[in-house]
This record gives sequence, C-alpha cells and structure tokens, in this order.
Amino acid sequence: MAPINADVVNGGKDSTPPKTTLPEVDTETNGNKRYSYETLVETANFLLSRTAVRPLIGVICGSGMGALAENIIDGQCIPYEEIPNFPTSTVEGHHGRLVFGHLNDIPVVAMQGRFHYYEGYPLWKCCLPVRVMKLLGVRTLIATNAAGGLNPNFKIGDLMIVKDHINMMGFAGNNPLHGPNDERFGPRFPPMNKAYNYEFRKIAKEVAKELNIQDIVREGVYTCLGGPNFETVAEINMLKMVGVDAVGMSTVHEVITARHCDMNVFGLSLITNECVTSYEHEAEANHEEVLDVGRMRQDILRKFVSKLVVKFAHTLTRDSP
Ligand SMILES: O=P(O)(O)O[C@H]1O[C@H](CO)[C@@H](O)[C@H]1O
Ligand SMILES: Nc1nc2[nH]cnc2c(=O)[nH]1
Repeated sequence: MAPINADVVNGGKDSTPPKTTLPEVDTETNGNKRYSYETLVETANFLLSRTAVRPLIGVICGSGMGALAENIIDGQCIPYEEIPNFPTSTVEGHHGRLVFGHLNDIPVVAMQGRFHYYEGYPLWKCCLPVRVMKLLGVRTLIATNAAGGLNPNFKIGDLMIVKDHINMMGFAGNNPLHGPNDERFGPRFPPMNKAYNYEFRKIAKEVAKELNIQDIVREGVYTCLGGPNFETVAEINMLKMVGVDAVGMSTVHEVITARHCDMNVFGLSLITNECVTSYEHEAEANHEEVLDVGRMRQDILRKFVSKLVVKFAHTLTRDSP
C-alpha cells in the first residue's frame, strides 16, 4: 500500500495548514465559559420580566415526559433560544422550553427538555437551569427521568422514587461543582447523604396509595452514565453488583447542583426498558422505546406529579417562618 502523502491530504503542494471547519474553542473550557453569579441573575431577571409567576417548585421533565407540564394552568412557554445564556435542547422528546404557571394552584416552572452531557455541554452547563430556578425563588426541585431498570423486580412502566444515587461520573472527577466555588450558591464541600428528601419520599408512597398505583411505584438507587450509548452487558452486571436499580444519563448532576444551593429534591425515574444482562438476549435498548413508555405512562405521571406538587408545597408553607 502506498504511503499517505501529507501534501495530498492537505489539498496539494501548498504547505499552509488546511482550513478546518471546526470552530475555534478555548481549550481550557472547551468553548464553554463559566457564567458568574451576576450573569445568572441577569438570566433570572429576564425570566421574571417575562412572567408574573413566581415559582416555588421546579419540575424537570424526563425524556418523553414533557406531558407533565401540560397540566399547568395558564402555562406561559418561553423557548430556550429566547433565554439569555441558556443552552438549547437537541434531543428528541425534549421540547426545549420553560413553562411557567400553576399546578393545582401552586406556582411552578417546568423544564420541557433538559440538557445532557452527551449533547456536548459540560456538567455545570447542564445544570445551569437549576441555579436559575434557585434565583427565581424555587425551593423544591422535582427531577424526573427515563431510565433502564436493573432491579429484577422492576417492570417496564414502573415508577421509581429515587432513594439515592451513585455519582459514577463524579468518581472520575466530573462534577457540576468542579471549579471555583461561589459561596452565594453554596459551600465548597456540600454534604450529599440527604440528597433525596426523606419526607418527600414518604409522601410519595402515601400519594401512590391514594391513587391506587402503589403496585407500580418502587424505590431505588439511580446512577447516571455519560452516554449517549446504552450499556454493555458487562457494564450492567457491574452496576447491579454495586447496588444500582436504575440507570440513565441525567439527574445526578442536577440534584448535586440543587442540593448545593439548598433546594429540597425529589427524584422520580420512569423505567422505560429492561437492562440487558445476558449475551443471549436478542432485544436492544433504543430511544424510541423510551419515548413510547413515556407516552404510555403520561396520564399516571401527570396525576402523580400534580398531587405531589401540592403536598410538597404544603411542607414548604409549614417550614416557612
Ligand atoms: O434522563 P432523561 O433526560 O429522562 O433521558 C434518558 O433517556 C435518554 C435515552 O433514551 C437519555 O437522555 C437518558 O438520560
Ligand atoms: N444509560 C441509560 N439511559 C437510559 N435511559 C432510558 N433507558 C436507559 C438505559 O437503559 N440506560
């Protein structure tokens, strides 16, 4: 085989470097300059000028779970493209807008579309909306997601109350709080042993009974991997060994960011597929199936989350001075 001729690769005899189509980036930040507290205040002020709603609870809608925001009365939608400093959604099943309004009379803001690491955003940027919510006055975050089930007792379509998470990406040093810390958001070393509010988890189990959906409501440990590929058989078997019940590509970093700035957190996974644990298994995970299960469960999810919002808001009123 003839050797590769660098001149030909470079487009001829000209020794000037070839033109690249890649944008120039700041290599240290991969083109993603961190935003200061003041910049996020500007973003929050922009939103406050666009809506009269002053949300107490924020909801992040998982893949295919955007219908959660459809119960919002007087919903006022603001596309991410219009919001200063906001990233944009690139994943199917994520609308890409904030919806402000009322769920059962409780002022809320919902993200119809979240940001994932695999879209090319650093973790701090995936979590920027959480900090903006905090600046808007949000005190409780409900983070929902679609996830693959590892627990053999889980079925497709089950809802898993997140009891805890394992920050796999954090084990490798990739954390939304990596970098300089601004104490106005929270402390340098935030504790994480109470990440998912215990009282909220109890309330959610009671509400599940009231709605007679207790048979499909489970509780377990979630982990987030970077994605975008689904897992290998060996990876799933390893995750099972360390106690993971459901795996996805989101939520963990949002929860860390929310807890850092002292928000209360409730996490809910919709089990959209069974994770494959054997090489004989024919089926493969796919995003279409994930979205289909979201559609299948949308009515139940809407009822469940609307009721939770009211109960969670009451705990806030009770705690307020
Ligand atoms: O976590 P959410 O956004 O619900 O989405 C989950 O579903 C997608 C894969 O189908 C991934 O983005 C995974 O994270
Ligand atoms: N990583 C991961 N994310 C998911 N999102 C929905 N299902 C899955 C899954 O099986 N694995």
